[in-house]
Amino acid sequence: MSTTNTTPALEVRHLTVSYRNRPVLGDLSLPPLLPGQLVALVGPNATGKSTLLRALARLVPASGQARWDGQDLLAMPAAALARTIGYMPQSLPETAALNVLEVTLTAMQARALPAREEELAAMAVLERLGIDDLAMRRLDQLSGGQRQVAALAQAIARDSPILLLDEPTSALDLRHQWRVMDTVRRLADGGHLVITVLHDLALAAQWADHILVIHRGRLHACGTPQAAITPEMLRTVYGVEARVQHCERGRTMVLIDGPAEAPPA
Ligand SMILES: Nc1ncnc2c1ncn2[C@@H]1O[C@H](COP(=O)(O)OP(=O)(O)OP(=O)(O)O)[C@@H](O)[C@H]1O
Repeated sequence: MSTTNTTPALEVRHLTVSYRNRPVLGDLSLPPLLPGQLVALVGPNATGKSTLLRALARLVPASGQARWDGQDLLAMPAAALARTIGYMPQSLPETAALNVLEVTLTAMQARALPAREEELAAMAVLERLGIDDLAMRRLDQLSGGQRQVAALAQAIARDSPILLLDEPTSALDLRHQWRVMDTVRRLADGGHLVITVLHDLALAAQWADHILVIHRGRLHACGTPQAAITPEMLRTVYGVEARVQHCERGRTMVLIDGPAEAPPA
């Protein structure tokens, strides 16, 4: 059953992705994800988080269903997909000879704005992320963290209703982490659906309203940070004994005591 016509939702059902006949996502179904949500995708290494984003962005073939507002993401024309999804990979290639403004403008082509308006909008995105001073710098002259923010600028520039971000803060210092998470939180509050892979559970709990825990290519748990981040989940999924303290203002502390006796289930 689809959700109402007035509220678009991302509906993922029975999504399956295999690499060389080896299933990585097996029959994955998610709760409906809505505009306005900042969803954190968490789970151990190699569990299929990036593959899920890549499947939704149609960078790897997938079977099953992925629908947005009733439309089939797995089959819609490429131009419509480019207007619907902004995807940020873990990093932009180091070797690209383009500068930051040029890669941002490239991403905006799907919006078909007049040239002058396009450049102003691209500069506004760079300012929002605090990298307008890097506009004319080539990607291969940037640090890893600067390249990561440039990748985020590229994804945001599309102004698409769905944003898929693959570890947007992994190369960033604390101040830049805050700026990036504040920016994506505001985008969600403005009506975008933001789905972001995060390894830092404290960051996920602080900023996301919904957590999806992926384990071995399946959804292990989902819900609010309080509901999803529990000692039981950390033992089963991550194979660690840990204490979880949910404090005020959405802060969560995860204190790892050591490896669990049994490896992850
Ligand atoms: N192009 C590919 N060809 C073959 N196997 C792949 C490919 N990309 C990923 N894999 C494998 O698929 C599995 C899931 O990878 P994926 O990158 O989705 O995990 P992840 O949860 O994002 O991991 P991490 O947290 O380490 O980034 C891994 O075992 C990985 O080796």
